Amino acid sequence: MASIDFTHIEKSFGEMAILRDLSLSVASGEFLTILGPSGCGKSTLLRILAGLERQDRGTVAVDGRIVDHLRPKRRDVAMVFQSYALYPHMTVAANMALPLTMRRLSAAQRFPLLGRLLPNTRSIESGIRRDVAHLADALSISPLLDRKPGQLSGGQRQRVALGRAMVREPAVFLMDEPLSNLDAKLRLQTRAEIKELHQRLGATFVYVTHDQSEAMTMSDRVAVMMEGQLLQVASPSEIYANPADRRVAEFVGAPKINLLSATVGEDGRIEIAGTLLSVRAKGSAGRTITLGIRPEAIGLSAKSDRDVISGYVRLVEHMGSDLFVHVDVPGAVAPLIARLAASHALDIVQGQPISLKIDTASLLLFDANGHRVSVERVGPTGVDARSKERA
Ligand SMILES: Nc1ncnc2c1ncn2[C@@H]1O[C@H](COP(=O)(O)OP(=O)(O)OP(=O)(O)O)[C@@H](O)[C@H]1O
Repeated sequence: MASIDFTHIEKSFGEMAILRDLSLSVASGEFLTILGPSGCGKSTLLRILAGLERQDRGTVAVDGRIVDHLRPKRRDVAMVFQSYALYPHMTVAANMALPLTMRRLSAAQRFPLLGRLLPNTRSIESGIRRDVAHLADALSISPLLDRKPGQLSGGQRQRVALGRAMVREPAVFLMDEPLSNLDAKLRLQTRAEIKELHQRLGATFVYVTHDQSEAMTMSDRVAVMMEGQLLQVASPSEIYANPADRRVAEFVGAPKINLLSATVGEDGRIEIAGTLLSVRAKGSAGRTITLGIRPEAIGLSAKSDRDVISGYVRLVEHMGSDLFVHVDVPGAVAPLIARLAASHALDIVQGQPISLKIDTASLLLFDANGHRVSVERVGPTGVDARSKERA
């Protein structure tokens, strides 16, 4: 286990700034995921930590010690790549043994014939074989040890790559989109296995992905990255319920958060599609703001409800346990998506009018720059009930 500190990291490729004054600390034993769209600089940050790329400015420390001058091998980190990076001409056993061979045998001992004649070579080699066999057993890949990577499925290759990283018993595991080449079912299974592995090893994991569901399900904390900067670093539930800004809110959650333009009256009350909601937007009187409503914060309305908006059912997607109901709301640019229980399936008919209740307690408001605006709830008499602000 080891902590990691990136301090004021900057990196450009030619004229293009990839990482901009980025600072991030990962606690010892933590599972931290760097989440962001393709090209935002996630892999570059990981490669800098692994020593495969050199930053222009700033420092990287592992367990409090600056490692910028150390070669990749000396950093006590192991990286699992998206492509697995296995040697195609070597067997699984040889691929897994490679990090140990490089570490435990001297250059002379590694010569195929001469090496065998040198003292200790055979006993070190048998120790390596024992360690590989033990790990292969733990990863359920023992029957594959004599095969070459070309004779394995994607999932099996992924396990071998994991095994090769684990065999060194590093303090830090770096994983760069390790599941992206797997099919959906295997991805779910391997996701759970990686999480279990983290719990079992207690090592520090830094995981890179553009897949928000991977980030949300596996991590202790998620660092949301865009255009070379971190927008928010927090637990998955905090990122989801209390996003720092609109880009984070949009990136996390499936189906995506609904965004609606709304006007704010002189008294701060918000109006959408002709309905005056029971909330005020703090400090935004007279302005236009964007309302963020998660699909599960929309329900079917009862007669006495407040905060009801009406529209027409455009499309119903049956997802098994849930329905994703797309609703055209007058004045909205895109349909509103509501996530409803499948038990409502018979009540909802395409093309028919529908009344929806908005749960204002989980409403998110954003100003024109995408920054959060505080919400004040208004009681039934128009008196402020309680306010919800980003901490
Ligand atoms: N060696 C390089 N030379 C020039 N440009 C590079 C180099 N490596 C990366 N880049 C560029 O830097 C940017 C960030 O790349 P990086 O691989 O870090 O992004 P990423 O967020 O990991 O994306 P992805 O999820 O697609 O892997 C991209 O625009 C990429 O084209």
